[in-house]
Amino acid sequence: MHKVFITGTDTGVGKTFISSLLVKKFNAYYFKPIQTGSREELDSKTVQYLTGLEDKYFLSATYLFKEPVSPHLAAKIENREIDIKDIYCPNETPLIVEGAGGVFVPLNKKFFMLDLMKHLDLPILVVARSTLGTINHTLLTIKALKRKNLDVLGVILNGPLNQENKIAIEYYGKVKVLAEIPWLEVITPSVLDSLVNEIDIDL
Ligand SMILES: Nc1ncnc2c1ncn2[C@@H]1O[C@H](COP(=O)(O)OP(=O)(O)OP(=O)(O)O)[C@@H](O)[C@H]1O
Ligand SMILES: C[C@H](N)[C@H](N)CCCCCC(=O)O
Ligand SMILES: [Mg+2]
Repeated sequence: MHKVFITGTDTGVGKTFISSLLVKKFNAYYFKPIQTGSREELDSKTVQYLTGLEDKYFLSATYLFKEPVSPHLAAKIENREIDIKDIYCPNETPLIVEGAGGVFVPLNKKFFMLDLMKHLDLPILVVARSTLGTINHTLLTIKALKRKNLDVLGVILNGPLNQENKIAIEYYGKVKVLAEIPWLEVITPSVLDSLVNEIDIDL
């Protein structure tokens, strides 16, 4: 695993949690280029808490906005504008880059998260819910990524195991489900540690 961009089918699907798992497993650097909602906990802080890695593994966000809303709006509220060209892919490896929300989250009047992915041109991992509704969301996401000629490494299903959803996503999406992460009662550094040892994923 060298560098991977983690996107999701929605906000709150588990991108930060799965990023933590991968950062810990591969001893990787973590970069969230656009962070909204910085009054709340930053995703990088969550990853650092869960992995226990030192500060140097957590690269600073290019854009940080206070309001926990879509980046295009969070920027507008602060009279700022996101320029994709300002976002550089860090040289550090292995590297996990986390997006904000899903592929069609707007960044400004013209561009979407998908355009940032194309700009960085990293292989993509899609985090999706395992539960009802995920087939549609995941296939739409995969279709958008493939139309941009992005390299889709696969999907990680997060939540209660659902074999039929896994089968459908692999068949209709022509994509591999690389891992299925169960729903956990609590998420702590030690729970993450035990999951890291259980999960067999090679990127
Ligand atoms: N497998 C799981 N078991 C239990 N809780 C989970 C699991 N996956 C994610 N969560 C919880 O769900 C919430 C949302 O997850 P997370 O923050 O990783 O989403 P996200 O996709 O990164 O959202 P954002 O778009 O805001 O970055 C968090 O509170 C997280 O701890
Ligand atoms: C604030 C939140 N936690 C995310 N970082 C941003 C999610 C933007 C979603 C926009 C949308 O799809 O409606
Ligand atoms: Mg997140």
